[in-house]
Amino acid sequence: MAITFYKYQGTGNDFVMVDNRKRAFPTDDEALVKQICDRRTGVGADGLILLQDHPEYDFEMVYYNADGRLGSMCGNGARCTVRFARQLGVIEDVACFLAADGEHQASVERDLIQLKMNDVNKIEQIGADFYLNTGSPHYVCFADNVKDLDVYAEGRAIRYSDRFKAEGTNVNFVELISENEIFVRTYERGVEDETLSCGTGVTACALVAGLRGLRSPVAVRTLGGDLEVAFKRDGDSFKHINLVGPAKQVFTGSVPLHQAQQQL
Ligand SMILES: N[C@@H](CCC[C@H](N)C(=O)O)C(=O)O
Repeated sequence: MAITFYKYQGTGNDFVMVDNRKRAFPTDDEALVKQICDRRTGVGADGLILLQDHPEYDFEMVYYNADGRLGSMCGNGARCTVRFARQLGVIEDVACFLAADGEHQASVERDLIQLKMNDVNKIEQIGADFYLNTGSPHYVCFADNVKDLDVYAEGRAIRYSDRFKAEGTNVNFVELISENEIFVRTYERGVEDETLSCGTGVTACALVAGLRGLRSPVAVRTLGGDLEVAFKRDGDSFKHINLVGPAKQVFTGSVPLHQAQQQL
């Protein structure tokens, strides 16, 4: 038996996508997911996503990090899953789907996917930094010259600090570029490295920038491309949060299941 996969990327955050509507994928095989995501001995990706049927939604998105573990919400992965659902004919131009953090609405507008994120009602301040959950946990630090930062070393130090080492956190470094524009680099939990972009991370940074007075929509530059985050602020709460950006299919292929499992 072979696993047919589709490789997608959204602003450089890349995913192996599998159509699991027939429930053939071994969903609890953490080592297999890790093997498929390995960039030297597998397909290579920041995560693996299963698109599944759901009785109450257009589809369900099941997201695994590259370490093989079931993950929380993935914003770029969700945008890629919407594009995948459109290409499979599961949806037309709008979708209502289920992810790890609940229901999401999305729409396809040419090469862009607009994704509604859940409301954020709590932003914790930790010294000069911030911590919030946008479907996944994000630590946000403002810095100058973010392009020259050692994101791996500095992100890892926070991710494995006493406060976060058990559950982990994603760590974002943000630079204010103009009155509605930021540059973001992210160390991702579960990949345990910097990725080219992180959708829930970019969202977290735009909301924290909103607390500092940046107006919606915030343009976000990442190493993998540009995103936009719109929101409505009410004090320290944020509603009507929308993440917009491109999502593309890169290639398709198949992995013989026994071969993938033999390499473990
Ligand atoms: N790349 C993702 C974030 C995925 C979740 C993260 N790695 C975690 O486990 O918290 C995104 O685009 O949001």
